[in-house]
Amino acid sequence: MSNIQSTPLIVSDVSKSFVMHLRGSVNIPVVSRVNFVLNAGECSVLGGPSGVGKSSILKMIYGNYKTDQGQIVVAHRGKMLDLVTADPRTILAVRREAIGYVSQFLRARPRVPALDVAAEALVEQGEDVAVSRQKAGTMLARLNLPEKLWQLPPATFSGGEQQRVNIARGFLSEHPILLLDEPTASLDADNRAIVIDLIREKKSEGVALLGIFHDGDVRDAIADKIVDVSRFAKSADSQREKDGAKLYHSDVA
Ligand SMILES: Nc1ncnc2c1ncn2[C@@H]1O[C@H](COP(=O)(O)OP(=O)(O)OP(=O)(O)O)[C@@H](O)[C@H]1O
Repeated sequence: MSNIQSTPLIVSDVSKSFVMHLRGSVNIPVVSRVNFVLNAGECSVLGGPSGVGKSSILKMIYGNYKTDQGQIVVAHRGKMLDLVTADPRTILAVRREAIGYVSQFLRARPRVPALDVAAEALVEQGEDVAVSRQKAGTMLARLNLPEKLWQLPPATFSGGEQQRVNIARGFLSEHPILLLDEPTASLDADNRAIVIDLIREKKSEGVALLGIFHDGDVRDAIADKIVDVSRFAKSADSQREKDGAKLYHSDVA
């Protein structure tokens, strides 16, 4: 396996502050000089106390948050590409082909049925619509979403039902990198176990995963490495909590 395939994402010296424009442009530093890599076939977990910057790192990698400094280098179309300096069109191509993202909350769109929401990312990757819908149905059934809901838009679904549509969507599409922002937060134990299986299947297919999991059992079941974000934290609260974060180790392989 070439380096590009075995290490599809490199986060190098990444820093981020928020500027609060409505509060006299006060600058709030969050993380500084974040360094880690993702390896194919492994699940890395961002660890550290609340507010330390875990979601911000995930959002910088997905291009939702601007990165102030450093490089986020991703394998894309046979080359390594820096997402920090990439133009918006390239970022959209990377999202379609290289980096998948299961967010905590589903962004439901009016009138689009759950089955199509789940199938959509696969269709965008070039899969036939009928085949994508059929795979979406299989995945929604596996996640115990009642069939009577499949043709309804998920806007009125419960939190756990919406999360399962989101999970189906994210796990169906075939990205070499998959970001997971608390995908099990609203799920019961049975569905959590299914998501653990899905993550293990992605690992065995060689996907590089990066996730945030507050549930310790899920984390223990799937984590190959823990990236302790408190090492990079800049906020005053995080600094105070740093010493209390002994729970997190840099490696749990
Ligand atoms: N859009 C934003 N604007 C301003 N500040 C933000 C924004 N997003 C995050 N922050 C701040 O950045 C810091 C890190 O937040 P982040 O959500 O990344 O932490 P986290 O480790 O994921 O926390 P949690 O475990 O509670 O979800 C927090 O102090 C938060 O208030």
